[in-house]
Amino acid sequence: MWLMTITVGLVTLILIKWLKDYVQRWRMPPGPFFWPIIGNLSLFGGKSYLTFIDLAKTYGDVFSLKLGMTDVVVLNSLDAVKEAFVKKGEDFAGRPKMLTTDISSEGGKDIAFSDYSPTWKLHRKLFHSAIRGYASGQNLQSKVHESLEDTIAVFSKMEGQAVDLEDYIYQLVYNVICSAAFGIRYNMDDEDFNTLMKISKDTTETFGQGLLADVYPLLRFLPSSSVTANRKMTHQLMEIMQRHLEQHRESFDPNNLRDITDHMIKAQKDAEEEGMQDINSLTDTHLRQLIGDIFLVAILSSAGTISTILTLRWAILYLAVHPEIQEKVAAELDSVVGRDRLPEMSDREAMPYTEAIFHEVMRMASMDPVSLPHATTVDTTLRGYQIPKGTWIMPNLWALHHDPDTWGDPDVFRPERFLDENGKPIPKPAALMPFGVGRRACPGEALAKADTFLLLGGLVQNFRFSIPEGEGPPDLTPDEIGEGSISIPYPYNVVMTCRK
Ligand code: HEM
Repeated sequence: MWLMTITVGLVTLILIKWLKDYVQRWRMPPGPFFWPIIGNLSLFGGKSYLTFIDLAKTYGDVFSLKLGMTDVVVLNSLDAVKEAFVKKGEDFAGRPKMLTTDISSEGGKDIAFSDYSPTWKLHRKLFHSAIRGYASGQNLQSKVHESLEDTIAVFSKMEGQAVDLEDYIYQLVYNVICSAAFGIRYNMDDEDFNTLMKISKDTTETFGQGLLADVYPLLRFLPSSSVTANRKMTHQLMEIMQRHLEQHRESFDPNNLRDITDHMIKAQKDAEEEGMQDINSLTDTHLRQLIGDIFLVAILSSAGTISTILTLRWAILYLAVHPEIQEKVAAELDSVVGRDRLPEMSDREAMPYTEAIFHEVMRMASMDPVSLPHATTVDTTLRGYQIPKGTWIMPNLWALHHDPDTWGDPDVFRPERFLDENGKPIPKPAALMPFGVGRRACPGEALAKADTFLLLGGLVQNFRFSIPEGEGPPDLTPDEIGEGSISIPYPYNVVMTCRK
């Protein structure tokens, strides 16, 4: 009898909550019918950014969904994203609270997953100034060149063979980022490098869609192998960050800031000396989390190192599939840089075609198709609809980047769309926003652009990449393993021919 009473009670509670949500939905952006408990869960599976484009045809460019019992509003057009993230920036600058990111950020102590708050502002400012301080010097370029020279030597030995470059690109980018962060470079058999690479691959593949407990918080109390795996990866990553932080402290010299970690330590010391009121927001856990943000940024989606790796992997694939476009990049490199030195940052302005390639790769491949989820910080409105505090907001960057009204032929790889008839760059279209927009926009944009320019430029200057003979044209759609949150190319082989 008591079992029956509990069941009836539970069902009644669920139905009341569902009815309450339905009444609330009348004032929110429209959306499809949602079920009690599961909501519209199935619409978030697979390549959800494509499902969202279809839904927008019925419900308009701003629509509501239920991820389990959580309200989600999807922004499917440039106007909607600008209205939310720029015009009403502060209202839409929060981050959802999720178990996945709570674990990886050791309780919201990083930038990417802490909520909009004075502490987040302080961390972001510090992160920006550390990256700027580092990237503005000669350091960045010389470190990229050192790593590139190693990779060019390795690639030369593989000339003529069909190879999957994935692990080599991981190594190249990790070496560039690790030189920037800690001043070190790795060999392929280095234990830390292999741990970092494994964590990156596992997190993008295993946690592409987050955990069920992100959607149903009560499940966090049940044992789960994914939660255990997440904790283990976070522990491994943070152990590496902490070790470097401690080594840097021992040899720290404020007059010789060697890398980003030194810049962070300096900012922490400055804050202590200035008698910063809330020094508890700059503990070592915060510092190692900020450094960790450079590497993964997220277990849920991934910016940071992974996006840089993916940009290079997609760029090489597109250039191999379009040899005529690749030759134009090589010709521009020949005329601006020549063959006797590697590309430098000062060459960038004189290379509009290469710059256009990056725009087109980021548009076509859209590495972070739905960006990182935002959350509303207050009860607010959008397009006259009410959006309660805590609603998740998903900008569909893929939709912006593939909108036929903006781009005309969005499925064609055509870098010329970013150039005028004289080959000069046109102002960047507002609809291209691979780094997001507004208060939460990617603080690593300048570093990522500098790295990818130097790396891809150096590789194309030295090698011609082609699809191996006898292998059919590769699939240029993103691999299913990235689900809806990250755009990963299917594994592919290329043949490299030395240009020099
Ligand atoms: C091609 C490379 C990259 C792409 C496409 C990319 C893209 C993005 C995107 C779409 C976001 C989310 C913006 C939003 O929430 O509205 C983001 C956030 C972030 N990215 Fe990047 N990113 C890249 C490289 C980097 C690098 C190299 C770093 C570090 C040095 C970095 C650090 C971050 C951080 C810390 C955030 C969180 C910002 C916040 O929550 O305030 N990213 N990135």
